[in-house]
Amino acid sequence: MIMIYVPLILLIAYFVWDRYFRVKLRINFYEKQGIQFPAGFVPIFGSYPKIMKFMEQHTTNKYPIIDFINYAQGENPPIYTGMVFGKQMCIMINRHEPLQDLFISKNKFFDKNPFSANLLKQTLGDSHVFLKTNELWAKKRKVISASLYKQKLVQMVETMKDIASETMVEWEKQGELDVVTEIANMMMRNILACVFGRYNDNPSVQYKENGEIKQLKLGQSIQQNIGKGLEREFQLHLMLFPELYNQYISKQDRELVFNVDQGKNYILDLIKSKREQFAKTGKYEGDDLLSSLLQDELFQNDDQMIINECLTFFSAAAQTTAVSITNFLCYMAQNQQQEEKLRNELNTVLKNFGKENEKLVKELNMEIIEDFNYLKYCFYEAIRIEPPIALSSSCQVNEDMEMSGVTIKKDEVLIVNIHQIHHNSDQWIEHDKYIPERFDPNSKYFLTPAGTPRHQTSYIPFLGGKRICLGKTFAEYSFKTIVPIMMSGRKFRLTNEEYLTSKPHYDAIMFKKPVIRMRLEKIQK
Ligand code: HEM
Repeated sequence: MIMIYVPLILLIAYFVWDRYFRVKLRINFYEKQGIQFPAGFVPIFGSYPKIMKFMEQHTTNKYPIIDFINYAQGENPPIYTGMVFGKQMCIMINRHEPLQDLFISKNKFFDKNPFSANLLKQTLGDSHVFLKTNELWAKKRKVISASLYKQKLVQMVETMKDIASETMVEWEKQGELDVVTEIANMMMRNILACVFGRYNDNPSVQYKENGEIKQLKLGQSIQQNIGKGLEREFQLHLMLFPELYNQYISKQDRELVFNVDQGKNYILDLIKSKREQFAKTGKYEGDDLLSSLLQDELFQNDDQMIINECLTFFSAAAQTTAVSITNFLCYMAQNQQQEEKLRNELNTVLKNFGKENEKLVKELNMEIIEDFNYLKYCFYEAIRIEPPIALSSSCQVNEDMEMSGVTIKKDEVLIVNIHQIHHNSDQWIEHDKYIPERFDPNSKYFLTPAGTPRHQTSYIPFLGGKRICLGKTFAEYSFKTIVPIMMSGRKFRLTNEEYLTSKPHYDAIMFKKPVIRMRLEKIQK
């Protein structure tokens, strides 16, 4: 009997220590320094009813943690908010002040924490996004950056122009669109072309849901898999036993494994056919990412590594750019004056704006798009007001250090609340309004409400420091190329009158995407 009871009691004692006292000690450490822990996402911390009440009232579709902080701590929450998920404690950074240290003065201690990597292990494997800053990470980042060098970027932008132009012909036939879905599909085609080459335009793969197998576009399937991977954070058994993160036991998890395998198999087949082609011709065709990786020493013999980075690149690029374009179109439809100002700029810079599509597509190149100032401000503002990645992945510092008056322990999970930082009313005049002029140095909106320059870390759509987004230039170029093609000779109008004053929130990490319908109106020449 004793053989059973003693280990059992020890196990229970360990669990109580690990899940309660150890976390409680850490919470006390931060509470003494003034950080509040408004509630945990798990009952043992006594605030379950508060979370449940919040969940019932939660209507905005934003990632629940973002809204929860405002619900619990008001519109201007403190610099840090403590949160607990099961046994995992993390500190949300809600204001720009600590980022001065994290991204600039103490950037060498800034790193990624494995918490997010564990959540998305099945979907993205050992992707470099979540890797600790080490030699392997640096090598991978260098290779992926090389696939975005200027000449390759030019080629990718050329591909995007063609796809955007083809898409407009299809949309005109439809007349009215669900823009969230349609723009996401267009960007998936674009990014898949950049990752795998043009000849593989978003094929279908098998996708299992609620026990049934259907066909889904590859791009959509990859996106859904990321979403399902993130949702695991809220599965109760994983909150209580995060040791099980790598076990895919629930029905939902097993379907996820099946779906991820379909995408991976598809990429494996592509790798095979690219290698066969190389064996025949002695060269890899195209400027796509896969061809670059297949020619690189670090990657060429490791198919799994290639697959992980292709999936990462796709996931990082497709939905983020789609969100920025969709939200921008909605804000333009809401504000005729801004739209008029933009059309005037496009008309001035481009001879063929509103004229023949083919000529416009030819005219748009990397040099001419540098002349779009207002369009650039519109892009910056779209990703300020609704940052496509509203929360960072899990970060940390590699040494105990003081940041904004609080000692942060090394290895503590830190999450940057990008959305909240972009809505800090000390930094942004009328923070809830879409005002592209905020980025125009000649405008009064360029300053804070107090009339001082904004803090350099108050705008961080691409995060910052050594882990800044690799695709930020690519994202800006693609926006400035695709939008003029979309707006040439046509207007996008919201069909739902209510959205004219308040559009539904849309970002790349939310679980349930909104439906936003728009009507295409031809502009008479
Ligand atoms: C408006 C568009 C975009 C936004 C707002 C955006 C934002 C971000 C953010 C916030 C991160 C940090 C994520 C984290 O917390 O770990 C990130 C990382 C990354 N992004 Fe983007 N991104 C955009 C477009 C793109 C595009 C088009 C690409 C590829 C062409 C791309 C490639 C990457 C990669 C590879 C990383 C990982 C960097 C690293 O950790 O070394 N992104 N992006």
